[in-house]
Amino acid sequence: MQWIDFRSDTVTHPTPAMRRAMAEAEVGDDVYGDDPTVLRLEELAADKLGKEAALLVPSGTFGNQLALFTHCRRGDEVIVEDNSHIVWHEAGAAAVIAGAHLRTIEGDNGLMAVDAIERRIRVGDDIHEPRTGLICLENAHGNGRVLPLSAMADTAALAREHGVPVHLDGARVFNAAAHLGCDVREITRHVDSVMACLSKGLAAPIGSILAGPADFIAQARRKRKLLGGGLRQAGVIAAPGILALTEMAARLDEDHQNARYLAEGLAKLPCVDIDPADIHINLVWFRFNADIDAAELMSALKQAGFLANPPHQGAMRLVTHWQVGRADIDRLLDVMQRVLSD
Ligand SMILES: Cc1ncc(COP(=O)(O)O)c(CN[C@H](C(=O)O)[C@H](C)O)c1O
Repeated sequence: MQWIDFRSDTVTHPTPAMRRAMAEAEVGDDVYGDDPTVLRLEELAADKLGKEAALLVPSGTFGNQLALFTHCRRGDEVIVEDNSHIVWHEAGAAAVIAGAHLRTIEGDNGLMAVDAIERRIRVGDDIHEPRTGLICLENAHGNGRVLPLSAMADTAALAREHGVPVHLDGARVFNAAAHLGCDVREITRHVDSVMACLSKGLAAPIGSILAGPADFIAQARRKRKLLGGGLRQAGVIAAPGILALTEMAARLDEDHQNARYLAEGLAKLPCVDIDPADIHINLVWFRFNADIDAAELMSALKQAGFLANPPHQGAMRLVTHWQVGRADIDRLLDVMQRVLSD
């Protein structure tokens, strides 16, 4: 069955050009620093992300947790927004790998108030206190919204004042830049390290990038090896990653326009609450304002050839990407209209 998959942008298949690049990739042993395609990807990614150096890692979670593991000492505290991926979806890795404690702040649509961050920064002169080892931001946020650059600048200034590094979970930082109409470096200039996914809307089959200062990335490379993340002939995954950056980043606006189109259609359906103006990137979150038969809805979608994650606590997410077009969206809306009107 050829599914039309609205579950996430993690489901994207590599493009035909990526598959050709994978087959033709020049390779070497990356642990020895010999894979020319990985080196080319890391150099390109560092430049695109405005950092001195970059490191290819297997996943976004790996990149985030490697950042915590490299920035933090064991027992450090990490200030992070309560609904971030690092808190909800990384299997408690911060405690296991970095040995760090997550100090969460309830954000406003994912945005932590600067004064709330400041109240939680440990100044470190009290024997009872842990050290604040890192502040983490997420932009674009998993709630589908893009944090304003001014808010990132304010957080960066506070962090600098206290000598605390800032890491950006930039799984969708290229989506954020497309929404803001700015170069990615306008976002990443406010943080010390950034993780960016090649494998979501950018459609690479696997891989993320961790970028930052050269000495930080050198330490991270060593810690990646410690975690068993040393790569060998990884040129076969770096080659599609290069196309992700050089070709797919430029088309993300199409996914955002499709997401807005989907949201406008959802807004016309019975018992759906959504404001299309809230749609910043390719993540379309909405709520049901009445009891619906979720099992019937999911079954009807599946029978029509659509994959979607079921509603959770009344909220549901649909995600657009390069393998979802307007005709697919129209058909999905027709199915939802029929089920929700019953
Ligand atoms: C903001 C952010 N940061 C990090 C990650 C982790 O990336 P991977 O470990 O899946 O490559 C994700 C993946 N997000 C996935 C999704 O959205 O379907 C799931 C929830 O893990 C993410 O959304």
